[in-house]
Amino acid sequence: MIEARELTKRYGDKTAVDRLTFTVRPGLVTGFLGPNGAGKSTTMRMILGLDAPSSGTVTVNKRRYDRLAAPLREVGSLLDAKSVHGGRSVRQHLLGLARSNAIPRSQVDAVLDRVGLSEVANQRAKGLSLGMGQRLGIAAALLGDPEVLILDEPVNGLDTEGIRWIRALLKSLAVQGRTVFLSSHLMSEMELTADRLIVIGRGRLLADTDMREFIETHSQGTTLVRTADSEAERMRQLLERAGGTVRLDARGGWRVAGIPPATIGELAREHHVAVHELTPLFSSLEEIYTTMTRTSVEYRGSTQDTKELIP
Ligand SMILES: Nc1ncnc2c1ncn2[C@@H]1O[C@H](COP(=O)(O)OP(=O)(O)OP(=O)(O)O)[C@@H](O)[C@H]1O
Repeated sequence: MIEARELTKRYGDKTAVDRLTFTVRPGLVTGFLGPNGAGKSTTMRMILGLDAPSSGTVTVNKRRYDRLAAPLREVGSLLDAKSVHGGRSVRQHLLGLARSNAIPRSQVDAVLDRVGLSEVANQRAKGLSLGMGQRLGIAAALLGDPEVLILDEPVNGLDTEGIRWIRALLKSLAVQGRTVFLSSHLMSEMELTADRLIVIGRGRLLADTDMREFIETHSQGTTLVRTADSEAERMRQLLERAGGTVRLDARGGWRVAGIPPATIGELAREHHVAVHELTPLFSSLEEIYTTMTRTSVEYRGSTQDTKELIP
């Protein structure tokens, strides 16, 4: 479990993290979202004792990171996969970490196997592809068999198969009862992987919620209605007369806004139209997130393709 209370980080007069309070619970994958510069990395660095809070607290399993007796055995992290010493072999890198954290050597081969790097164990870390480097970073995070995992952009550089692999891995770690906290800019991936969401903007908490609930609450509330082709036009007229906004869906059928699905069903029954499909449609996480963070995006490319500060 990770608990942040009024966590704040200031760099000079810049407040990177602003009174953040949240709890990341065990047994779930929690996604950490926010636009560039929102304060995600700074928050993760404070959880891991790499940055000191200006005020507030953050604990892992009720203790500050620097008070943990064997940190790597309690918290595994992946912050920057490139921070590996390039001259060492993959196995040597992990053996060094194991030695300095009193982790049995046998764990090294176990994690190499788990992340699919056994065959390149004797290769120099420097020669690894971006995706393999990312797997090595994940191996290091798993080395101490920790209860808590903190991963900053873990799917960076991974191909489709790698992304699917990490999705399954993170879910299985959560099912084992571990706390899994990850950031990613890939919304579709986050939607598939995370059970809960913490969204920040300009260092402040925007949402701390269950993923499904977040999507259902913030969706636009449209319904896909399909009938036989011969009835489609009549159905459209009925829906519009009842106050709905009706658009043709790309895959056929009508996309209806402004009338709840139950009312659409009753309307069809009343007018003896056989409905072939009646599906409530949810917005994607990306659509909702983009709307929510639009006002809290710190930097955006201007028309001259330079970066400008949004006041
Ligand atoms: N060492 C530092 N000194 C000064 N400012 C910093 C420092 N580290 C981060 N910041 C500032 O704090 C803010 C939050 O940065 P942070 O890297 O935590 O954001 P982020 O959400 O991780 O962004 P990204 O998605 O781009 O990685 C930014 O405005 C950044 O410029």
